[in-house]
Amino acid sequence: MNVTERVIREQFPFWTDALTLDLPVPGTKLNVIVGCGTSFYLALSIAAAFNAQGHQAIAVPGAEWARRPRNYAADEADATVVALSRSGESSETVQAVEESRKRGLRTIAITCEKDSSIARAAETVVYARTHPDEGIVMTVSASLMLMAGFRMAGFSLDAGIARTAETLMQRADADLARIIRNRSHFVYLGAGVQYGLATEGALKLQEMSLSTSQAFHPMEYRHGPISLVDETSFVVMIYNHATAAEEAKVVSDVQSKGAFVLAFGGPGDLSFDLPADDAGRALAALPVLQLLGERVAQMKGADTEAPRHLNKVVVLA
Ligand SMILES: O=P(O)(O)OC[C@H]1O[C@](O)(CO)[C@@H](O)[C@@H]1O
Repeated sequence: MNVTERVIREQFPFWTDALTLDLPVPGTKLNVIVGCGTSFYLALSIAAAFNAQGHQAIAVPGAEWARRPRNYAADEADATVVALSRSGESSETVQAVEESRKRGLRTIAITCEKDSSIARAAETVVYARTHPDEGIVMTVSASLMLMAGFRMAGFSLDAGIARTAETLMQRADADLARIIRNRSHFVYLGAGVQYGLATEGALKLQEMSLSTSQAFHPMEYRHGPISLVDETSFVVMIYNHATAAEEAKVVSDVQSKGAFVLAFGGPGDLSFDLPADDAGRALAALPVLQLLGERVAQMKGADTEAPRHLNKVVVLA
C-alpha cells in the first residue's frame, strides 16, 4: 500500500478531532466561500449547505473573488468571506482574504496550517489538524475542511459519521478494482450539496490517475453530455435524498447505454446506503471517491505519490 492510500485509510481519527473544533457563526448577510482546486470544490458543497440551513452563501474561486468580486456579488457590503486552504499558502486564496480585508469585510480562514499566510491574513482562523503524511493529493484535509464547513453551516455531526464513512470505504473497496476494469470514461453526478462532491470526485480521479473525468448535476447530464456514454463509461451517482426518484431515471438511461453505475444512496449496478442528511451523505461518500482515484491510478500504473505536473502548493510567481 502506498502512502496516499495509507493516509486515506488512516483519516478517521482526525475526523473525530475535527468534530470538536470551535467554529465561528456564519455572517448574517452574504457568506462568500472561497478556495482553489479541491478547496473550491469543497466551497461549492459548503455554500449549498449554508443556504440549505438558512445562511445566504455563494462559492467563488479565490482568484475570481480577489480580482472581480462585482462579477459575483452586486453588493458585497457586510459580506463574510470564508476561505478554505489546506496549506494556507495558495496565492489566489490568500489574495482573496487580503483584498477582502482591504474592503472591510469579515474574514475567516479554515486551514490545516496554523503558521501560514492565510492564518496571518484572516481575522478568525479555524485550524484543523491533519495527517502528517498527507502528500500532494489532498484527501484527509479535504474531509476535515468539508466537515468544518458543514458544522459551521449548522449541520450537527457526531462520531458516528467517522464510523459510517470508514465502514462504507472498507465495504466499497472490496469491489472497486473489479468494477473499474475496462472503464476509461468517468462521470460524477450530484445535485445540491452533492454537486461539489461530484466535482471533487472528478478532480481527485483526474489528478491521481491522469484520466479525463467530468462532473454534472444529474438532470443536466441528459442535455448533451450523455452523448459520450458507452460501454467504457463509469458513472458515480451521489443521490440527493429529496430527488432520488428522478435521478434514478438518469441512472437507468446511462445503464441502458452501457455505463456501469456506482451509486450512493439509490439504485445502481453497485450501490451503498448513505445517511439521509446532506452533510452526512457527502462526508460518508468522500473517502470512497478518494480511494476510487487510487484504484484507477493503480489500474493505469500512475503514481499518486508524485502526480504529474502537480505540487502541494501553487504560489504565483
Ligand atoms: O487548499 P490549498 O492548500 O489552498 O490547495 C488548493 C489546491 O492546491 C493544491 O494543493 C495544489 O494544486 C491542490 O491539491 C488543491 O486542490
